Amino acid sequence: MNIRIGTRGSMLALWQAHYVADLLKAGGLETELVTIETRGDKILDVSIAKIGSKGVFTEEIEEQLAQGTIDIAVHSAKDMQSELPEGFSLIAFTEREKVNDVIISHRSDLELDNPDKPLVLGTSSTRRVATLKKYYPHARPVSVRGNLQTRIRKMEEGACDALLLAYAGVHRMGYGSLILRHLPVDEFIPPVGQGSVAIEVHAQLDAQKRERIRQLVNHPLTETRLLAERAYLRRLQGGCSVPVYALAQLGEGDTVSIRGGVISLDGQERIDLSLSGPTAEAERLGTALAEQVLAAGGERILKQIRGQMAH
Ligand SMILES: NCc1[nH]cc(CCC(=O)O)c1CC(=O)O
Repeated sequence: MNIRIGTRGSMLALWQAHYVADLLKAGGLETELVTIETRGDKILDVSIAKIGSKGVFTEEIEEQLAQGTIDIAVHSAKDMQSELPEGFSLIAFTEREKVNDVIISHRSDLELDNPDKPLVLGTSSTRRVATLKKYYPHARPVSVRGNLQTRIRKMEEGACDALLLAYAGVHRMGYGSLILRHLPVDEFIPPVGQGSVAIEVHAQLDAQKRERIRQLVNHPLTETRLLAERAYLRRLQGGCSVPVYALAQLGEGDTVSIRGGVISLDGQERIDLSLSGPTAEAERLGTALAEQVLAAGGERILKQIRGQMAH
């Protein structure tokens, strides 16, 4: 069985595609990588929030899935919209890496906590900007876009003193030695799906292939967590550009707990709630948590954010 794997061309995307290819090869399948450029890769001078996050990194890849020129697509799970277009689904999630965000810099002597020292932090995520305003009010966020290597180059050229990034990508690209601080997940709750790699297919994929791929790639414990988080995101209709977040963790005896919320763009208002229950009800828990966040003021905050982002 030969599996054609579609992927974006960035180093991180290729790392992920090779990682999945290795899992498939270990199960006796043959693989072939097909690199695809997306709109999000081409447009680098505009923030993702402005391009409109919907499908910017996925559309061209989904066309090839639908045409059958590739069998599967490999994505960072956190970059996947909560609702995929008709006919597409995620059939597997790889074992999750550590989920936290980190601050990295090429300057190991950088002071992060001195309110009298200017600190310019590069990030282009609205969630990270909002969270910074709450926990690092002395830091000035600036938008730095591009793939990881590009962002690091821009930092070295002086665009910022440090970068705020997901640990997973930093580690996978071999930049672990630049990490100055691991941010605690109770302050910087990661976005839904951070640290896992997702496999997307189209309904036309042969059922036997689909099942074989799922068996070899899916990590059921990660899947439970992501199903809960993605159900939360779906109910809040959050794309990656709205600062909503959730993190599910497994507990004792087949239970899962999910903590999530929403933070206002200025970081001043934050709704943060948790729920737990049986793993078999992971999705229902995610949806229920979203309902509670909305009712506790999240609805008002989200409305305000959508109004602010429209300008
Ligand atoms: N939004 C881009 C993106 N997609 C996945 C990762 C990191 C790896 C992961 O979370 O799986 C990153 C970089 C970042 O946010 O720092």
